[in-house]
Amino acid sequence: MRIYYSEAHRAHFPQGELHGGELVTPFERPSRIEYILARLRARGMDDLHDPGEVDLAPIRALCDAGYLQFLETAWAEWTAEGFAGEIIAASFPARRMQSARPPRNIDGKVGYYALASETAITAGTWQAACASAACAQGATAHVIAGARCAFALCRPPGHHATADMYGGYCFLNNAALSAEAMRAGGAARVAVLDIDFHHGNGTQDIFYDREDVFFASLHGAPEDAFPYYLGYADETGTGAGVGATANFPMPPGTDYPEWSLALDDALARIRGFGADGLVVSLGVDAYKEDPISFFKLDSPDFFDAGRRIGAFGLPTVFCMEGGYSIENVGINTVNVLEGFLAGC
Ligand SMILES: NCCCCCC(=O)NO
Ligand SMILES: [Zn+2]
Repeated sequence: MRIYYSEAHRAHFPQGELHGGELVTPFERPSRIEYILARLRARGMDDLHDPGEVDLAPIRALCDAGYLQFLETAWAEWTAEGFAGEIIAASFPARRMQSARPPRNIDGKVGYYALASETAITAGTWQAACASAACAQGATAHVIAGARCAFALCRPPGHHATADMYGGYCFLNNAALSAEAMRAGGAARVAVLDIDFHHGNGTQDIFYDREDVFFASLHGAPEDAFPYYLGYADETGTGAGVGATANFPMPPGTDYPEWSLALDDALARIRGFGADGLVVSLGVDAYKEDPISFFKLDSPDFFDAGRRIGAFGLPTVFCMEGGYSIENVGINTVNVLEGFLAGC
């Protein structure tokens, strides 16, 4: 399996994440990637490729222009304002406020484009987000060219990012870029299967009115888990997209036997949709020891999940999302990939 990876992810490592009222060392940190790379090498999966420069054209087609300009210039504006710390959203367009007008003030703009406050923006965030998107672009191009599969070792992750909002450690939606590229590359219908513990609100939002891209997500119930405000089972799409979104929210303590029933249901829905390309938002924070999640999957379960996805039989691009049990993120991620190859 070819792996697309960029060292440029290191440019994004905020000093703090807002967690429990404190600024803690971010859970989404560069060492996650070190553990994944080490495990890949240990398992002989060393077909690594640097994707090179990002192609901004598909990103401009996917995202709001004001949002992209914000991501690119926020740090300069923030520091020009005289702020000493990293960029953290503090005020939001809350209910019944003007949510369609981005303020001129940088502090206001930050909250306008943020969906959550835990994620800080720093001087290198834009560079890292672009490199992460480039990994997704490279992996997708490889599959479009005929490969059965490829792994975009994306960091920062992307599935919470919408066309005009960042948060949940995400800035550019790598999986959505991959799905759009698959469509542009000839796939008539594409499915995104999100197995990260958290609902892929960004991916859902981007494709919610689309009939050509199916979104399925297994995740912690929004009543209990971030991002909280999307991911209910009754969210099934809108307009032409009705029926092309399938959410499988699950309660705290969900184990693999229950989780795998949702996986099989999601795959059945994707089969019924008639996808001819698959993007997997590969988060492994459903792991039993993940510090910020509450499912109970164990490492071998990720192999079995990968096997089921491999047996499904579609050309598949994996985009790395979450997973914060640092010592286990490599094992669990590579287990999915090895299971996939075993299932092919
Ligand atoms: N309290 C913020 C939690 C962010 C979760 C990010 C993630 O793993 N998403 O998949
Ligand atoms: Zn997650």
